[in-house]
Amino acid sequence: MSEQPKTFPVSWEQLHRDAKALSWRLMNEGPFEGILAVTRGGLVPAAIIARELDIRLIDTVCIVSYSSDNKQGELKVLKDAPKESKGWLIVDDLVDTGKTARAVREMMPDAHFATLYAKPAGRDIVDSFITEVSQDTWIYFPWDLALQTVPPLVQGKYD
Ligand SMILES: O=P(O)(O)OC[C@H]1O[C@H](OP(=O)(O)OP(=O)(O)O)[C@H](O)[C@@H]1O
Ligand code: HPA
Ligand SMILES: [Mg+2]
Repeated sequence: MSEQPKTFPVSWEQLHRDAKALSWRLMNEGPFEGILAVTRGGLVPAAIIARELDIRLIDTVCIVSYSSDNKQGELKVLKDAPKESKGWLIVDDLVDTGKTARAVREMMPDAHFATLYAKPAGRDIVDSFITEVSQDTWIYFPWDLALQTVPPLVQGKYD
């Protein structure tokens, strides 16, 4: 096998299932005053969780950490979180190095932090997550994917 970086592609169905599983878990942690979605990745999970937990108050913290070529850069906060954090639920799609989650935690110290996916370096910074993947796995979210053909596994192997 060639040395491929590990990937974990997530379909819309899987994302919906995982966001519902997280909602089930969060039912034991609430009730929550509102949801703070960490844009942009937290927006879709936040919408699904808000529907399941019947939460209508949604705010955002707008942070850029990774460029479009998946490289981590300086953390830029474009919009701050609200001042009050007690009883709030923070939602992001994943925690990787934990840099984003640490910055948001500082803004919202009393909130419950939930992500769908977690990597080992960031796992302990969040309170709830559904699935852990290894640190060297890149997670592909459905909004970054498109259906396309792929060659058979064996193609080129015996040439
Ligand atoms: O734990 P970390 O190493 O900080 O990485 C996790 C963060 O990185 C991604 O956001 P990104 O900055 O790529 O922006 P996006 O949500 O707009 O895609 C992801 O959505 C998390 O917010
Ligand atoms: O594994 C990842 N997938 C998508 N976005 C990310 N941002 C940090 N890590 C990841
Ligand atoms: Mg993000």
